[in-house]
Amino acid sequence: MRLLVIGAGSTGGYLGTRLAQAGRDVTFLVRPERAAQIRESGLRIISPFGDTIFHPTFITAETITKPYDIILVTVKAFQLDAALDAFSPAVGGNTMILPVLNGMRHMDILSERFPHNVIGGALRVMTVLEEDGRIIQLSLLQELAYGELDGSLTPRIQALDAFLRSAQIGARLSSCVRREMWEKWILLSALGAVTCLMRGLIGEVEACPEGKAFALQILDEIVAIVRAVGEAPSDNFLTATRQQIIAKGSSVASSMYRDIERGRSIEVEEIIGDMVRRGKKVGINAPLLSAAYAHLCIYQNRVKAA
Ligand SMILES: NC(=O)C1=CN([C@@H]2O[C@H](COP(=O)(O)OP(=O)(O)OC[C@H]3O[C@@H](n4cnc5c(N)ncnc54)[C@H](OP(=O)(O)O)[C@@H]3O)[C@@H](O)[C@H]2O)C=CC1
Ligand SMILES: CC(C)(CO)C(=O)C(=O)O
Repeated sequence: MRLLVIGAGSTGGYLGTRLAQAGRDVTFLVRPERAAQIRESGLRIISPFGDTIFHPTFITAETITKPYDIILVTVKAFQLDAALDAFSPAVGGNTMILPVLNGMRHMDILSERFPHNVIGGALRVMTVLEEDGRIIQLSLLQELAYGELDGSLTPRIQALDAFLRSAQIGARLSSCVRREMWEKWILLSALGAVTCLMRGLIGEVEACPEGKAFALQILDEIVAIVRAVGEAPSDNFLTATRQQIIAKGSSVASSMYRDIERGRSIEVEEIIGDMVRRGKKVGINAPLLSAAYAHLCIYQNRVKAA
């Protein structure tokens, strides 16, 4: 099977490299600037699982000639529309499109264009792309859950599973991937809202007066929305997430927080705004989450204006 990874940023570069090094047929679709960086220095990964420099096969959009079996979409949400146009010639009738983006909005966009090709995916990893092109993996956390959106065990999902499991990326076939995606969004929007609004790591927020209560209240607001508009999270997930969001001394933050630290554009609309709006539609107000949304919009507007 042939895999095309859309973007060679922190998640795409990491996952694609690990799969290629496990012997899989992997090509990266990149834009000219990243292509030049990779041509010169390769894909450089700094990771607790082992550093590596990998010289991958890569192409740019104009040179796509035929469909791929799997397309792994790893661009930021605000880059999705342009990326879709770029990779659409690589989508054939049997192509599986597996996105790792956070939130749920990308699923609507992808499914509208390619209704029979989209597979559900939820990625848990902590990676960052530095200005010099290096990809840094910040923790041992790595888990990629995927599955048919209706949970069925189709021949194509079994083939995808066999392909992904060959690499050490925590690949795991899920029979309830849709719920896992909502859970991932709960976790991410809570982590994002708490760490970005407070401009601190989870452990730093926990250590402040009212920090714990604040974090738990934001989580409750998000869970109330998801129970109403999405798939109810499992009890195990909720217990673990409540602990994670107030963990003493934790150095966890969201990728959105790391983007703010670097002055980059953030996925505020897809991670926070979309959640607030979905809640409002069914009459649920989420005051703390809305405050985080307004705060992050001010940041994002400044980045756009700069
Ligand atoms: N980082 C993390 O820890 C996690 C991130 N996620 C989610 O994964 C998604 C990707 O995040 P991440 O990998 O960190 O983002 P990055 O910004 O590190 O990588 C995105 C890459 O996509 C490339 N790209 C954008 N548009 C195109 C295009 N049209 N053609 C080819 N390449 C393109 C960008 O390249 P260029 O230089 O050309 O702009 C960039 O290298 C996000 O939705 C994020 O929320 C999920 C789990 C964990
Ligand atoms: C939830 C987390 C931190 C880990 O996967 C993440 O997805 C992100 O920061 O984007």
